[in-house]
Amino acid sequence: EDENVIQALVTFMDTLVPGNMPNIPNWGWNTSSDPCTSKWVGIICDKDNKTVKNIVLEKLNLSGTVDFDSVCPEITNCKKLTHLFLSGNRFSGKIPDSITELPNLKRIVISNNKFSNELPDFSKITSLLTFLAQNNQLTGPLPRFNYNQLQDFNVANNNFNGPVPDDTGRFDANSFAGNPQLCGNKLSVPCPVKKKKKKSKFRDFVFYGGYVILGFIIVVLIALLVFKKMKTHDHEKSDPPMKNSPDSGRSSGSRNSRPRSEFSITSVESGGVSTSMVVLSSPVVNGLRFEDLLRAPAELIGRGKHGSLYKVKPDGGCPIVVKRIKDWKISRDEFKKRMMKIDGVKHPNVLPLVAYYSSKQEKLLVYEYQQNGSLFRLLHESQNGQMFDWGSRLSFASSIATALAFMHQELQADLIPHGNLKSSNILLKNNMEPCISEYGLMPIDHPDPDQTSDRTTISTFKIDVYAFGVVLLELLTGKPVQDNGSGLAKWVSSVVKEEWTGEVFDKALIVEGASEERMVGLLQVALKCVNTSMPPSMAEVAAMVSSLKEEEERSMTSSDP
Ligand SMILES: Nc1ncnc2c1ncn2[C@@H]1O[C@H](COP(=O)(O)OP(=O)(O)OP(=O)(O)O)[C@@H](O)[C@H]1O
Repeated sequence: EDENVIQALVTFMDTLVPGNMPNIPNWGWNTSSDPCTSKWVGIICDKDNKTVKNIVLEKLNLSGTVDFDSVCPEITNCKKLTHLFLSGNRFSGKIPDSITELPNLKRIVISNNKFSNELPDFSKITSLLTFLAQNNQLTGPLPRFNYNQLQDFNVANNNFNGPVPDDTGRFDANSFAGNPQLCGNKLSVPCPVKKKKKKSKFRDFVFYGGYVILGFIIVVLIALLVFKKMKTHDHEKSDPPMKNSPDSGRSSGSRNSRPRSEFSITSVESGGVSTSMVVLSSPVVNGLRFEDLLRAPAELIGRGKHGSLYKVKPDGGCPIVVKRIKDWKISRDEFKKRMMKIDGVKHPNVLPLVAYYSSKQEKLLVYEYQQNGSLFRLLHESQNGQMFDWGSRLSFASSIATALAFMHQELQADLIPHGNLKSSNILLKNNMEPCISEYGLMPIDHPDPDQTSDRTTISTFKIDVYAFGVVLLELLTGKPVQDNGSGLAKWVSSVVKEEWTGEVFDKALIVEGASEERMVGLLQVALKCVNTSMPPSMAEVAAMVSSLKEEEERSMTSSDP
């Protein structure tokens, strides 16, 4: 890093903890070392280890005011900052306006502190995905946010006042609760009606003029309708009687009377609604009908490249999620065949399908809701500071690899890979074991489906091997993945080539004292997976990861007193 930035960071920390350094090993934060290469606690740098990207100072019992103007004497110094995690300390004072000058900020987590005063206008940070500020003492009206884009948002338990805007999309009352002076539809607290202002004569003119024009249009429409009716009446009189189409009346009638939920299905064909919904055996949704799905309250919890995800709570049932895939060019029969094939293969670490629905325009898949979140959240958004230690990471990797290898083996003849494996599709079950969700929902182009050769099989399933390699890299580096992970893969490969392998590992793993030998072992497996020219099969990968896990377990028992 540039000397100015180092000095600025040290000054920043001095204002937070004047005089006394926290008693944390390898703390750093001094002018004689580099925040990136010397790995200061709480600092995460870019892949070239040159620029500070993330500041993560969570649950360190730090107090004081956060002075961005000192970290960024020139705001350009901080332009690259993407993550600011300061939760669980005792920080106080105002969140400075200068924060909105950081155009690349994606995640701001300042929850559980003592921040006060009004928040700046966050709609200026166009890249923002996370804003968590619950449990502070923030005041004033809610600032503007690009709610449509935000993935996580919470301002509960503060002192905000005024209306909650209506465009806050999928964030429900929980994200705003505990602010006694907030009002709005979301919170079921009506906002006081504003006093009418005296209108100007011009506005009166426009206002009443509008009514006159509207009245005129209505009169013309009625006249047209009457005219048309008279004409058809004439026709009926003169033409011989015609058979009514049996569908026309029914379909429009049923469309009008059908109750709608947020994901109301606009494309259901007349009649046959329930027949398109296939409910597989599952204790959670005994007797679930398509109509129940439509009627239940639905909350949008994700909008990915391939479709949207809704959390639905049917009357009296457990919460489920409904994945809605649009524009999947697959015939109804083929889709049904595929879903039945996937349902026929069960593994404890693969989330089973509960039901599916198919119409021409869209496909719906129903799964059980998993309340413990995903591997993505565990790695990158962990709120309560729980440790995701090396042993657990290795065991996660092994369970996922084994499950994936099993699915590949069982679905080998049908050539159905997962197709979209990533840490947000690896969920945590109630017992905190990982399970892979959304298996087989991706349209895959097969090179030659009629002539299944070994090469076809390898090339079909290698998409998952690559994706699993990226998940391993995420587990090892603790870094989030963008797009398909090729950036992370390239970075790791280049660091390893320069023989700085140690640099890639998540600091938390180093601090924990995880076995470097096995971390390097797992890294080698990851690099084999992302090697696109000669990838191993999932079965080979699972064998390599399990043997590392066994080695780890052996070392734990032998080092026990
Ligand atoms: N069954 C489930 N229970 C609980 N949370 C889930 C479930 N399935 C997915 N999620 C979570 O909901 C969020 C949105 O999921 P979604 O699948 O729409 O997004 P994505 O994985 O980022 O995108 P996509 O799969 O379309 O590429 C993710 O955080 C995911 O972890």
